[in-house]
Amino acid sequence: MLRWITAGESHGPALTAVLEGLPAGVEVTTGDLAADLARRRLGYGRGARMSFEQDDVQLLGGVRHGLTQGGPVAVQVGNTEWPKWQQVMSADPVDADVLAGLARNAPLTRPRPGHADLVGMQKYAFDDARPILERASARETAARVALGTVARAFLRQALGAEVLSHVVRIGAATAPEGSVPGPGDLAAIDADPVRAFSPEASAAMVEQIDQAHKDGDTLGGVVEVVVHGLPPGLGSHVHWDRRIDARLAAALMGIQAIKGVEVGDGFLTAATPGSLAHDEIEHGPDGRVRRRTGHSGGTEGGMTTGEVLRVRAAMKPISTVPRALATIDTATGEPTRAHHQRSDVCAVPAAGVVAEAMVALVLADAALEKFGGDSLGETRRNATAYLETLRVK
Ligand SMILES: Cc1cc2nc3c(=O)[nH]c(=O)nc-3n(C[C@H](O)[C@H](O)[C@H](O)COP(=O)(O)O)c2cc1C
Ligand SMILES: C=C(O[C@@H]1CC(C(=O)O)=C[C@@H](OP(=O)(O)O)[C@H]1O)C(=O)O
Repeated sequence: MLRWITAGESHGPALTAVLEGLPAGVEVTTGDLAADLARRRLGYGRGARMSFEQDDVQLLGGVRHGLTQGGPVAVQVGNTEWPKWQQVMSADPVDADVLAGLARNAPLTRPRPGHADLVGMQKYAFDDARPILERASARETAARVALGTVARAFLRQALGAEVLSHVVRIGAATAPEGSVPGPGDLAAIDADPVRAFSPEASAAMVEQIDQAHKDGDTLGGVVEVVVHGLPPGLGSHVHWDRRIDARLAAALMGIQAIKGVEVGDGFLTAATPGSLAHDEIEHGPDGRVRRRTGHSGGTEGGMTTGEVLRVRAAMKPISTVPRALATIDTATGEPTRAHHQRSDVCAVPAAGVVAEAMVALVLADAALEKFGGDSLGETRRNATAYLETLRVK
């Protein structure tokens, strides 16, 4: 079983994350983690913070000389903004007079519609939204991406599986249906300002973001994660919480601002007759069994089929809208406008990288459940033996 947990606030000293249950012998370096964190910072429409936040990443445990050791992998991502926030976010008490003199310590009492501010203040009994937004902030996704790098290294090295993603919608601009990137397409997708897999769609998406920016508005969109090289049989049909599609959906919905998940053709299949919705089975030219199409997104009965896995996540628009929305001042009870500071206009491209990480973590967990292994070699041998002895090949 693979377990992972993150801690840390958006403006605290650092984010911390631990991944437990990975076999020994997985090759991974600090540079690999830094590369994925840089990909997450990318993307047209991100706010000012992403231009200077450095994601100072360190592997604090579980990895020696570039190889996992079998123990928990501990990661720290330092916030380079920390010096400015040191007193406001100090773990230990700070002199009240010092705090009173700090503008950024002013209580936030104008909760933003769509953010966690209001309900978080109600639930955790705060008169200030600061403690809520600090942990609700998607800054935390940097920690998940760092762990996701380790999970995807395991998937690649144990199974030869490759996880990638692309943006398929921003606002009203959409990518052409049916274009599924191959394992080698990730570098080109990352080079695109909105991580789209189509130059025309990319231009239209950039235009949407420019317009929203001009209008003092924000945008959401849809990302698709694609995984090549998975074996049939990760997850199971035997119980609801073992279904791989259920686990992927929960992991993707666990990303801030994700409001919908589709597996394969998802909601479209509900409007398609059965004769067209399902993937017919045949033998390919190599004599191996395969599906003719990819409508199911590579899962049937809660198990991976061995075909390309395809899952989509829909992100709502950023809730810190510059043209601030109506709210109530919780200190006075008076109607007012929500507090607004710098923020992203659109973070859909970044959400794609976070979605890759969550999918990699879920699949690594399912692969370890199926194949086990305390060393990478053992996992690999078990996977190879399973594939060689499949009843139907
Ligand atoms: C990568 C990423 C970046 C985000 N950036 C912002 C932002 O700059 N401003 C903002 O208000 N919300 C941002 N969000 C969304 C909020 O974190 C999210 O809406 C908030 O935590 C409320 O949770 P909910 O949307 O899941 O209900 C971002 C989300 C992601 C995934
Ligand atoms: C810091 C990140 O994203 C942040 C996510 C976020 C939110 O409300 O979710 C609000 C913004 O933070 P700030 O108010 O400090 O500018 C984003 O910059 C990041 O992704 O690393």
